[in-house]
Amino acid sequence: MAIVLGPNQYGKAETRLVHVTRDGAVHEIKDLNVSVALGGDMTETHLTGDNAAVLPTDTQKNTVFAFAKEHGVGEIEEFGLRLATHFVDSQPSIHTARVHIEEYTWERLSVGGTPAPHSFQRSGVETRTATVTYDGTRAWVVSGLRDLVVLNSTASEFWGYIRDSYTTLRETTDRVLATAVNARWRYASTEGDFAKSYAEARRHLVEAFAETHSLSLQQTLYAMGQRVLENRSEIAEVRLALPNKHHFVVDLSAFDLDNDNEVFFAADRPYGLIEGTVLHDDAPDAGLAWSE
Ligand SMILES: O=c1[nH]c(=O)c2[nH]c(=O)[nH]c2[nH]1
Repeated sequence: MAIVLGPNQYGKAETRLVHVTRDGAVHEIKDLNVSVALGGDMTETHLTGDNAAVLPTDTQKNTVFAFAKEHGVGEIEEFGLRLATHFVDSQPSIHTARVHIEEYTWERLSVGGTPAPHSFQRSGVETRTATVTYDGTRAWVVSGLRDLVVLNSTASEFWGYIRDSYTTLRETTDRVLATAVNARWRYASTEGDFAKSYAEARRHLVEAFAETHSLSLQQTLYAMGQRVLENRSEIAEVRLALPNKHHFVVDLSAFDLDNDNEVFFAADRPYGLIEGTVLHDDAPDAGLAWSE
């Protein structure tokens, strides 16, 4: 029986890059967290410690900063594509590159109603994400968002589920439905207006959440993915992970008070986690798009 090296990858994780565009007095800011994972001929470094095939993770980090200076950042999908193709195309020992980027949003401050030229506030909304994978021949782009917290204070029911000897949950035709949307979507191609696609996908996700009279979070998940696919032909597949942020009606009967869905205990954990994929049945092959 032999022991062999299985799948492996390596790279610099979570390089925090802030890029300021200083064209004149009005500045723009991009705040990114960039993670690189490379794969290739890495048997020797693992088995003998011969590092001839290894592009140091320190170099990868330097490349992220240097590319931001040399080419600017632009949309995170474009920055990811530039980096991923560079690592594979410049190093014979590197065969695949995956660049995962998170973007934190800053809003321009306003002073007396006038946009401030160089002052910003971190906005506490969702994080935009992009993952680019390149294998020397093909590239795949997955975009997304995470931690977009949304809540419907009605128009949500949950009943008709399995009841066994451990079931205590009461059926409801009116509950609070809240979740932190974690969505990723795969593009059919690597060309496109990624800023517009992001804004539109986000809008359709939110609108579907708000407009769906929900009989389960699963149903809402499907409606959200379906809405994106119906409206954005450049997107082939949507993957969603929706934590059910439970809001429990507090029993106030001990105080002689009724509670008609007005006072809730917002539970932190445990939470239901609803995950699903919605895709066109003739979607192009996903290839390495979702590889971790
Ligand atoms: O929308 C829901 N889906 C479930 O599967 C589930 N399970 C549960 O306890 N509450 C809920 N709500």
